[in-house]
Amino acid sequence: MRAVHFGAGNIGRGFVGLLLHEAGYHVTFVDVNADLIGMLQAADSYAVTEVGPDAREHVVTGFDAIDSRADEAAAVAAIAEADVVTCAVGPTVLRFIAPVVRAGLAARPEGAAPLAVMACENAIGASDTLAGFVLEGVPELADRAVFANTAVDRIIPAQDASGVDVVVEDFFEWSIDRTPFAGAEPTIPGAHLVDDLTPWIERKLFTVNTGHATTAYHGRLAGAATIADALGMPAVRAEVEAALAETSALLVERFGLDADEHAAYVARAIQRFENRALPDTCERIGRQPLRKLSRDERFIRPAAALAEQGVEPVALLRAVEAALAFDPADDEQAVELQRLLRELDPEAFVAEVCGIAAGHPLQPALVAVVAAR
Ligand SMILES: NC(=O)c1ccc[n+]([C@@H]2O[C@H](COP(=O)([O-])OP(=O)(O)OC[C@H]3O[C@@H](n4cnc5c(N)ncnc54)[C@H](O)[C@@H]3O)[C@@H](O)[C@H]2O)c1
Ligand SMILES: O=P(O)(O)OC[C@@H](O)[C@@H](O)[C@H](O)[C@H](O)CO
Repeated sequence: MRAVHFGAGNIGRGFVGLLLHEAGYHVTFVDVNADLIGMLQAADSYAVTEVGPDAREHVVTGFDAIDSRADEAAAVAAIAEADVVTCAVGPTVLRFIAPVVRAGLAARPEGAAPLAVMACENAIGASDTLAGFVLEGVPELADRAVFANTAVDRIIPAQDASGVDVVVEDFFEWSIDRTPFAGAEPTIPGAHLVDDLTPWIERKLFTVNTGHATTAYHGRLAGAATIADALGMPAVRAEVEAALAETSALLVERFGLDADEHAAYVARAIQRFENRALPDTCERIGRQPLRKLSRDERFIRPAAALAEQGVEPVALLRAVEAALAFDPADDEQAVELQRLLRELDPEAFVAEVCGIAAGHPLQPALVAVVAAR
């Protein structure tokens, strides 16, 4: 069985590549980072070291690696022969890998089984988004692939860039929507197939990622460099708990979750953030703030849903306010965020960045947050 995985970064090597390897796939990593690909090409194996109470050590073997900038034809040929394509490149990069996937689909032999394509990104409907880019102008390729949405959860901080080994938390969860496969889903024992992905992705994004980002933005403002240090500040922790109380109310009601079980899930997420054996920074967790402030992301989507129910999402709005201060000079989206804040009036900012137009019940409070900074 052959898998092609785009993005040989943290999640690529430390999660998706590992689980595909353990499922018996030969994994071809495709990336545009020539140094990283060179190191993978020179290695026969790499280690995935878990930290945490249930930690295990894994060794990944049986992979190869392609620099798709230097040798796109090799990536296309690998897709033409693959059973599975996955990616973990970041939601904003899906459009750039799409032409390679499209060419790979076009190169598949007549009669080949449909390729299973699963985007493993922190975004709702990422595989659907990728499908839109891949099939643009070539709808006739649609029956050559099955695009299935997934939700991925494993905290993997920035790694030592001088090697390919990865240190990860012991927790992981990979949920895959089984419905598009109509019974012909790939066998990946580490993943679990679900009939409705919505509760899984929303529970994950609006707990783990809302809580994480709230910690990062408030923590950075309070002077913390790491997520664990930020959570050690009582005022930051109170903000995280308050934001997650708001998303919890929404998730429990919307998906009929058991309130105690969900409270345990929230507590576990906060404990995972605090793992000092796996130091993570406010800058990594806050990265790409324009993406994080967009309509279907970790703050605005739950805040909008609460506002539509007549509830004011006060802690989520305070987290948005903290996010507006995010300004690392080496984060392109942070630089762009600061420019937009200087140049747009608050109504225009809220419409353009957050996708909330006049007339939406969240709009007045959100405009007030932007205007107040
Ligand atoms: N790190 C985590 O804790 C974590 C957990 C769950 C989900 N995610 C999600 O996984 C995705 C990847 O995150 P990450 O932390 O692994 O990032 P990362 O930066 O470590 O890895 C991304 C990789 O994609 C590569 N890439 C960029 N453009 C490419 C292209 N055109 N073709 C091929 N490769 C390309 C980069 O060179 C990099 O190696 C994101 O959507 C993220 O939200 C991350
Ligand atoms: O990857 P992002 O930028 O969407 O979010 C940053 C972190 O919150 C994220 O990478 C988490 O570590 C991960 O989602 C945990 O599963």
